[in-house]
Amino acid sequence: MSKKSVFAFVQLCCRTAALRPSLLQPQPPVHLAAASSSWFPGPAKTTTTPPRGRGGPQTRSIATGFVLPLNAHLGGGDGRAMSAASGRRQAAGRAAGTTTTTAAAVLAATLLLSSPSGAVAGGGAAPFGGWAAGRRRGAHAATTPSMAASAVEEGVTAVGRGAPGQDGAASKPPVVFVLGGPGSGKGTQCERLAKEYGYVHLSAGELLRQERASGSSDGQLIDDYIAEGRIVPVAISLALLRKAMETSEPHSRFLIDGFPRNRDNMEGWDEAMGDVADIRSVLFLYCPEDVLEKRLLSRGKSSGRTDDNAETAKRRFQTYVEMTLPVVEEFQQKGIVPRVDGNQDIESVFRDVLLGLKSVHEKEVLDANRLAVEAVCTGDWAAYAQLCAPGMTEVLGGGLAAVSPDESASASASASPAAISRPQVRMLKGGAAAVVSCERPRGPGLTGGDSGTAVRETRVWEMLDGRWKCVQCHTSL
Ligand SMILES: Nc1ncnc2c1ncn2[C@@H]1O[C@H](COP(=O)(O)OP(=O)(O)OP(=O)(O)O)[C@@H](O)[C@H]1O
Ligand SMILES: Nc1ccn([C@@H]2O[C@H](COP(=O)(O)O)[C@@H](O)[C@H]2O)c(=O)n1
Repeated sequence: MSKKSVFAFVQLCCRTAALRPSLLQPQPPVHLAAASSSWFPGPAKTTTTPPRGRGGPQTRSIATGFVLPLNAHLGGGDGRAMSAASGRRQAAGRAAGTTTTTAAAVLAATLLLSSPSGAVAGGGAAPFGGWAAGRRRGAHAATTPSMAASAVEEGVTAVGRGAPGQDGAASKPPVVFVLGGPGSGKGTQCERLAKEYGYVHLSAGELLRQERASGSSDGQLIDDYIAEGRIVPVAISLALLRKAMETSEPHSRFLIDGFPRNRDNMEGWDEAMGDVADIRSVLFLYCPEDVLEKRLLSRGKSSGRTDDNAETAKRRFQTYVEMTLPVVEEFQQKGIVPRVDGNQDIESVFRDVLLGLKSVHEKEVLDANRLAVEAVCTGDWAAYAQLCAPGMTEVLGGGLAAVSPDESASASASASPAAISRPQVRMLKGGAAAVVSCERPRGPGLTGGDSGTAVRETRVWEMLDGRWKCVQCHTSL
């Protein structure tokens, strides 16, 4: 690609790099130990910061990796940052490489309970779609000028599902259990969470119904248990769940609906999955029995489910009270049960569900932020690109200039581990966006100051297509 067309592409990126206005509304004060004024500048501040040519605020289009003067309405950090006008940014081109993910190994369901740990430790293939395989960062670090150039050429944008895990540990699939009475709205809420927050929704009941319909040798047994409103032995339900998890897309986060339903379920999970999956939360929907019954009977008019009738509904409710509630109580003692009133309209329940999952989502954003900082500090632009939204903008405090991708290659070579300190997270937009502020090492991408000093960085994250993506970054030099 010629220099001219690269420049044209860069200009286009700058024009299209738009901030979402809703994210720029003034926020209530946030308690930061330092630099609280630059935490999240309101619109007035962002519109009055003048561009200062090479020394002023700049933006690096994630689509190109080149640093550009920012003439738009974006703010540029605090006074201290703006005075560091002699610094220089070693902006890097990005690599066009995509994440290679190991195909999920499908383990024989019959081995499930007899050899739970061997399934993960056992060897080459990574179960759970790559979670146990770790992050394979090394694969991204080799940024070369030609890779960067082809990234520009192809207009590589952040990828969605299949991107590296946005989880710091990245070795265990994150799981949220969803429990509640029959008809409390578990399936309804999970579907929405799956759609808007990228979870993989696995309904234990639905997997059992599918198994029954498949002509499996367990079909008759499953049918009997469901018709009687009883809980199927865990060896069957867990084998189905595990298989579904193992064959899900790489780095999936799971909502497991209707499990564990009793002590047998819980013990089976602990034995087979205790060391394998990471239970992040147990979402509990409560609802009075008469409401549940009405919902089940109404659903029964069209669902075709053999248990959507008054008699089975009563038995299911009894099973729920006797078997499931003690399980919920046990999780509650561990402090991981957000309780949500399921007897509200669907929208209000969803709002409360998101509130209930706030700490789960905060952790996800912090993990994604840590990965982004690591990528920047090691010059791993391919990994960084996967964490950023298309058109994402970066605003640097000042004194920076673009460098050629050749310099980025040497920046990558001198990669060093990055540590962030004093991270602060604030969820916005009902939980679909967040702002994270932290201090980080300058890293190889920023020069011109004392290399031992930290910079303060504020990133805006949004949940886009089920992944946390960075939409803007402000760095105070
Ligand atoms: N908040 C709500 N208000 C009114 N109706 C609802 C609400 N949530 C779900 N429903 C309806 O109630 C019925 C049961 O909902 P859903 O299937 O989501 O419950 P569930 O907890 O998954 O049930 P089950 O455990 O029996 O599978 C459905 O017909 C659904 O449309
Ligand atoms: N862990 C589970 C989950 C469900 N079942 C059986 O399936 C029925 C329907 O379940 P829903 O979650 O779709 O309501 C349930 O009543 C049980 O008979 C199970 O055995 N174990």
